[in-house]
Amino acid sequence: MSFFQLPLVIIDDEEDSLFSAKVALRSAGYRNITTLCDPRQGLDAVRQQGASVVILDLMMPHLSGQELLAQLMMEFPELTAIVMTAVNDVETAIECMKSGAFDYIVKPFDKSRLMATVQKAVEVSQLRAQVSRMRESLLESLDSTPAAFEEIVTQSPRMKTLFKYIGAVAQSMQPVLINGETGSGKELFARAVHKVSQRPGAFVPINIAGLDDTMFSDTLFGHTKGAFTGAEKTREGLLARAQNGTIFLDEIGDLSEASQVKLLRLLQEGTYYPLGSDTPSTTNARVVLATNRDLVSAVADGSFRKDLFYRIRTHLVRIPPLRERREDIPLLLHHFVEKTARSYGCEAPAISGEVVAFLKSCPFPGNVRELEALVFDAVARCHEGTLGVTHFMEMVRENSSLHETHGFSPMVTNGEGNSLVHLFGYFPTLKELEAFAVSNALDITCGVQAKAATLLGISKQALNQKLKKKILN
Ligand SMILES: Nc1ncnc2c1ncn2[C@@H]1O[C@H](COP(=O)(O)OP(=O)(O)OP(=O)(O)O)[C@@H](O)[C@H]1O
Repeated sequence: MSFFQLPLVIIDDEEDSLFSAKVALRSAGYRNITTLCDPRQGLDAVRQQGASVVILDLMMPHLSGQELLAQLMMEFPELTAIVMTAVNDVETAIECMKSGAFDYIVKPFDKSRLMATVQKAVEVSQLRAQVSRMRESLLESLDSTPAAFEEIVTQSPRMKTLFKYIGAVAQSMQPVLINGETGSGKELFARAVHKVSQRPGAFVPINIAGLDDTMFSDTLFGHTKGAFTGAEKTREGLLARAQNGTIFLDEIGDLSEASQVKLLRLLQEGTYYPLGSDTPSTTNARVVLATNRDLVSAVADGSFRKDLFYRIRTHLVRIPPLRERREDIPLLLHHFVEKTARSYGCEAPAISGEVVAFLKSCPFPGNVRELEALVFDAVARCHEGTLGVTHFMEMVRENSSLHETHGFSPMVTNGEGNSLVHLFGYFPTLKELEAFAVSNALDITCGVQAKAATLLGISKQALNQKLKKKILN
């Protein structure tokens, strides 16, 4: 788009002022100008015009310019906004600049000053657009290097966006924090970060859950001879092994207070002290960390240091739980069936149609790891050449009692609230529950009563009787 075609939006409740600004800009060559008297239409106009430069007054009825500015900057952080107002007050000007305004012009405006500011604003906005296009195309091109992610089976757009993000941050030396529920694939992602970074050294994983400060220091930093009873010789820690590579600290949310201080020094200065040594060692290992805990709450309750949190969250990868990307279940199912068959040295069984629907209805609090274990067990039970829902039932029931639900329920839960009130919006009667279970089982099994009866744990005759009694009405 040419310089003068860039859409400009001017918002001012005084018609005279609007008119003179528009005339001045048109005479300077700008062609694509929208004027608005009502600030409430400002946000929509910017959305519709795709404007990247906005000129706005401050004192307006219904919605002040400062409020509108805040809304605009929230939705369009790359927007260049020029405040043009009769309020000639330094405090207000500072407030506007703090809210993201590009410049502040006092009315009645000087024409050449307005032109100079708008020209600069247009240039800046074009530069910002260029940077954003370059970032997009960089992320697009990273799509063509999927080898590092081949172990992560997925077709979820949210996961694919994470791949791109990792592609963009992998080369930096800043730490990467991976957050996700247990079994969601944090270690797989950590390995992918290492692969994409192309660091020549090793990927060294450590699970730090349950390590007290001494064990943490000894494992990570090593010790000198005689550092403690039994330390008969000097031993390098895992950090030394990760030189030129990546150290992966899993379960970081469980780190003791003393170890948090040491980790912070390591991240800030790249130095550490092996146990028993007064001489600092240095490392160039890239640090990747993971946790299934909510670190924001951990900071709030004082169990995790705020300074460490800010240091490690520079690059944050949040893996969605499996229940939020159910489209991955068919792919993962096939992947694990093949993998299991290979490990048993047998041919992979066919998968009957209802298995996917059935698995998609499971909540999977243990995420992909739980699905993997389920498939391993089901394939071992399958001797007929076709894997069906019945092969999964035993383990699903076991898992259900493990997850402290009341028996297996093939209903979709969201993990935050699987109470009946949450599901129904009120507490259902037993009859309603029964009707729900029967109808859900029939949905999952595409109306095949024999399979639905198995799911429900009753005989086909019993199901038939229930259907005859029209409990579903
Ligand atoms: N998208 C996926 N594709 C294939 N396998 C996966 C995927 N996600 C997880 N897995 C498998 O699930 C299991 C658990 O994954 P991983 O250890 O990476 O999870 P985690 O989030 O680190 O678990 P934890 O919180 O218990 O440390 C592993 O066997 C892993 O290979």
